[in-house]
Amino acid sequence: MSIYESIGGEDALVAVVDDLYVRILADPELAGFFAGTNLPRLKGRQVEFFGQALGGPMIYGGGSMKDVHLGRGIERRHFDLVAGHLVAALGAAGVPDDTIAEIASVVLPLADDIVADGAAVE
Ligand code: HEM
Repeated sequence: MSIYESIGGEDALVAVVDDLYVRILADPELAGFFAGTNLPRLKGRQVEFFGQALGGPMIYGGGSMKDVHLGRGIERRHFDLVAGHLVAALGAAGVPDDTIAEIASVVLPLADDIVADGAAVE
């Protein structure tokens, strides 16, 4: 069984992504990045992205992590805040800690593509 299936498939992922954006938009450090964003569309893409990254069978049809985040001035600390909100949303949905750790190991390496050039260096 893929991680995607083990956490409850599409319904569970939709609920986690909804909660994730409630947390992100309530965070004054992050909300500004999403001003003017078509949120329902972004959430749909995000569900697809995680669905595929966590073993599918979902297929992601959006842009590459590098292309869609380029030029947005995203720093490592912003990435870490989003990752923290993701962990919190997964925990609130009842996903077990070891599964959250597996998901984190899929998501954390994405910082190299999402964080603006140079800012990923610790
Ligand atoms: C956990 C790591 C992250 C993942 C997996 C992720 C994933 C995605 C995906 C799948 C999209 C949609 C791409 C498309 O429309 O083709 C997107 C767009 C976007 N992401 Fe991220 N992202 C992450 C982190 C971040 C961070 C840290 C920020 C800023 C603080 C951010 C800001 C945005 C913005 C502003 C958009 C574009 C929204 C728009 O279309 O207006 N993302 N991201």
